[in-house]
Amino acid sequence: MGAYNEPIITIRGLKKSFGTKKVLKGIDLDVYSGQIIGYIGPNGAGKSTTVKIMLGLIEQYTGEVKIFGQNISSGNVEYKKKIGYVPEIADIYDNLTGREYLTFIGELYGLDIDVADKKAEKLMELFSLKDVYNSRISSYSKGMRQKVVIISSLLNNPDILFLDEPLSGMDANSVMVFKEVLAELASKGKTIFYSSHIMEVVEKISSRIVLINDGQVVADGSFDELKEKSMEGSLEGIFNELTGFNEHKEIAEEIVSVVQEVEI
Ligand SMILES: Nc1ncnc2c1ncn2[C@@H]1O[C@H](COP(=O)(O)OP(=O)(O)OP(=O)(O)O)[C@@H](O)[C@H]1O
Repeated sequence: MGAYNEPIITIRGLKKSFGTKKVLKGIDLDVYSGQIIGYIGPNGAGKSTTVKIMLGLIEQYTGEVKIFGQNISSGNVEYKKKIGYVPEIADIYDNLTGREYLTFIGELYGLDIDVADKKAEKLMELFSLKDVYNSRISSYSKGMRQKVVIISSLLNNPDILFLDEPLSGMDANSVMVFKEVLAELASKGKTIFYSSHIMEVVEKISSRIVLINDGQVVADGSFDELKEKSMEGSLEGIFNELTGFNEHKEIAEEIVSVVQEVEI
C-alpha cells in the first residue's frame, strides 16, 4: 500500500442506466494504491461504463465516486492530471509523427514541450520505436500504434492508470516488458485498473480481481482467494462458472454445423 491507507478510489452504490436498460446495478469498490485490479466480465457487463464514469466522461449516474478522496462530481477536474488512460480503441492523429503527437499530449497535461519531447523520445526508444519517432503515425503497424498510446498515457507520471485491452497487437517481447513495467509501477505505489478478456494475463498480473456480471460485482479478491471459493483452477474456469457459462462446446459444434450447411 502507498503512503496513506485511505482508498485511492471509492465507489459507493454506483448505478447507471441507458434509457430503460440498467447497466450498473450498484457497484461498491475500494481501491488502494499499489493494487493492480484485473477488472473483468462478459461483453456488455458494464466495465467500460464504470471506467468512463471514473474518467468523468459519463456524468449522469447515481451513487458516489471519489478519486484521491475527492468526489468527482464536484466540478473540480484537477484529479484528471494524475490519471492515465489507454482506451480499447484509440483515435490517434494519423497525420502527425510520433514526436508531434506525444509532445502535443504532453503539453495538454501541462508539461513543458522540451520535457515532453525528451521523455517521449526515451520511452519510444525503450519500446523499440526510436527509428520511427519522426515518422508519421499512419505508417505505424497496429502494435506500434498501441505502444504510442501506452507511452502517451504515461507521460504525466500518472498515479492511476486505466488500461483497456492494452496488449492488443503487441509482440511477445513487448508484452513481457510491459507486464514488468506494470509490476514496477505498482511497487512504486501506482494503481492500475486493468480490463481485459485475456484471462491468462489477468490471472498473472493482477493483485486483485474484480469480476462484474450484469452490472454487479460477483467476485472480488486475489486469484488465490477466488480459487479457494471455486472448483476451478484457472481464472478462465472461474469466469465461466461465475457468469453461468458452460455451453462452449455445444455452441462451437452448432457454429461448425451452420458453417458446413452450404454445399457449393
Ligand atoms: N452510450 C451508450 N448508450 C446506450 N447504451 C450503452 C452506451 N454505452 C454502453 N451501453 C450499453 O451498456 C452495456 C454495458 O456496456 P460496457 O461498454 O460498459 O460493457 P463492457 O463490460 O465494457 O463490455 P466489453 O467487454 O464488450 O467491452 C451494454 O449493454 C452497452 O450496450
